[in-house]
Amino acid sequence: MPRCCGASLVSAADGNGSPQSLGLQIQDGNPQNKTALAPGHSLMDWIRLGNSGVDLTGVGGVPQVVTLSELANHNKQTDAWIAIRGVVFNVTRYMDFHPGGVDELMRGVGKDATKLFDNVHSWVNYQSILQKCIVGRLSLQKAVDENSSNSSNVNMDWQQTSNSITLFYQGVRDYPGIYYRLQRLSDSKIIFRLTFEKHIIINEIELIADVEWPPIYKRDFETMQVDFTFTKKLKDIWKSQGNHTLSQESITNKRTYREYEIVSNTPLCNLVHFLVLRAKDFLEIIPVGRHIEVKMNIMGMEISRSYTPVPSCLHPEDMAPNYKPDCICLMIKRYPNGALSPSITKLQPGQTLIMSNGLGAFVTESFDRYPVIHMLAGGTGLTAMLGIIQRALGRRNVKLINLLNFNKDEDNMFYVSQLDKVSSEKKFKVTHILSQAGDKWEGRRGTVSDKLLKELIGECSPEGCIFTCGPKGFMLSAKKCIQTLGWKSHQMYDFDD
Ligand code: HEM
Repeated sequence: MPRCCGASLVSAADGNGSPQSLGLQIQDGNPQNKTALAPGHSLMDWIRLGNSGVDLTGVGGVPQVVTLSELANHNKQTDAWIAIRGVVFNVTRYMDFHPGGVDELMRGVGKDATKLFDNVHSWVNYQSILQKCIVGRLSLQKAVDENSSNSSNVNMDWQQTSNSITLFYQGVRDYPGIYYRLQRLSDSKIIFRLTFEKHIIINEIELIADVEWPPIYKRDFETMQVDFTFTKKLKDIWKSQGNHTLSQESITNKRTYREYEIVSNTPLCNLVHFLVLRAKDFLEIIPVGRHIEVKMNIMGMEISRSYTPVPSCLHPEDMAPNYKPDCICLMIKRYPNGALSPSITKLQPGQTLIMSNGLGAFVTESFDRYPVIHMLAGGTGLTAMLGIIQRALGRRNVKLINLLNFNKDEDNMFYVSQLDKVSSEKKFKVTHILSQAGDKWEGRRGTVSDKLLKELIGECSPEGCIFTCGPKGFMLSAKKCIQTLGWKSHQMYDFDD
């Protein structure tokens, strides 16, 4: 339960480093029975130290990616790092300012102390108090490539009914950004490839009897577990799931390409098409926010472009035509003079194109601590937001998803009714904004500006993060306005359009 004393959570922040901007109420002294702090170590003194220009990060303020073993090395009172919700803080200088005392704080140093911290005082606004102490991000690969003898801490488990068998991996919660790829070798043989930050676990499974392809998969956006359910060809209860072998390989930057067949191609508006594609005997779940590269041979020339895969729907009533779990969906805008888009948007079911594996390094889970998600989408920048919206809708701790959907005019808008339908759900809000709307447009008009963003996303709040995607000019203006409103770089992520 939050208590009103040394530090309390409020959302207003003016970003100038004052106690109020840190969301703190100041009380010098020791009103409760907490450890008596030495003179000169009140919260006010701590804020003054933070504003003095001293480097409290100990790493010159250059964000690092910190592995668990590296974190463990900083476990001394004179060199103390602590990780909370994926962010590593240097708390060496905070030691003598900690109202719970040095010994208590020392219980959490050198490790991921999220649980301990939450058990003691989940209401403490540590992000504000330690905002000048950020060392960087906790590496996601955990101990796997640090201890190496074992393939992973991730174990495959299974459940069955007489109709189906469900396979899933336990322990995936600790590996944000995990990427699943399944390849069917025969009716009973499947290879699972789980890609982590720096390595791939390959699990070759020989089931004891035949199953249908593709499996249905269910994603839990809280635990990150994915269940793959295969229908058994013959109804039966199996004594075991069969044999499986595990191996591991390092990630190379090599792109892999595969042929995809067009399953359906549906115009969403004059210019934007929704494509459903499938590769033979292959299923992949590309992490949210990653992109793929599409290649086509056009008049003897190989042309390629990047696109972000989109969910098959945001609302069950809008499911893409002919979609099956092994399909990938793309939204593609036709630029009449474009090199590739006129050809892709003309493709008919049965025709093929070449597509790469998922690319990029965005890890959506690193923003999971923010209960409020703002999104600024310019034109087709919306496509990068849809996967984030789908995931956020499935997460309990997200209080608000606030999408600002910028377009030039009515002809360039797409996916509007689908977004509006989802916005009838309480926590999703969409505002369509047109810069050159016709006379009949009754919605918002304008472009990205300080005034508009101040009204629609507000000034910096520690609860929120902001994703931006759109054309270059849009991104530049958006970034400037967001910064003017006091938002910090660690709360923002820009996708390249
Ligand atoms: C993870 C290891 C930590 C432990 C075991 C711990 C323990 C404690 C304890 C026992 C108290 C006294 C609670 C009371 O008033 O009865 C306290 C207070 C406090 N701690 Fe921590 N702490 C930890 C980390 C941190 C960190 C990283 C921060 C950074 C901001 C922090 C900020 C505070 C504040 C502001 C209070 C006063 C809370 C209040 O008055 O409600 N603590 N801590």
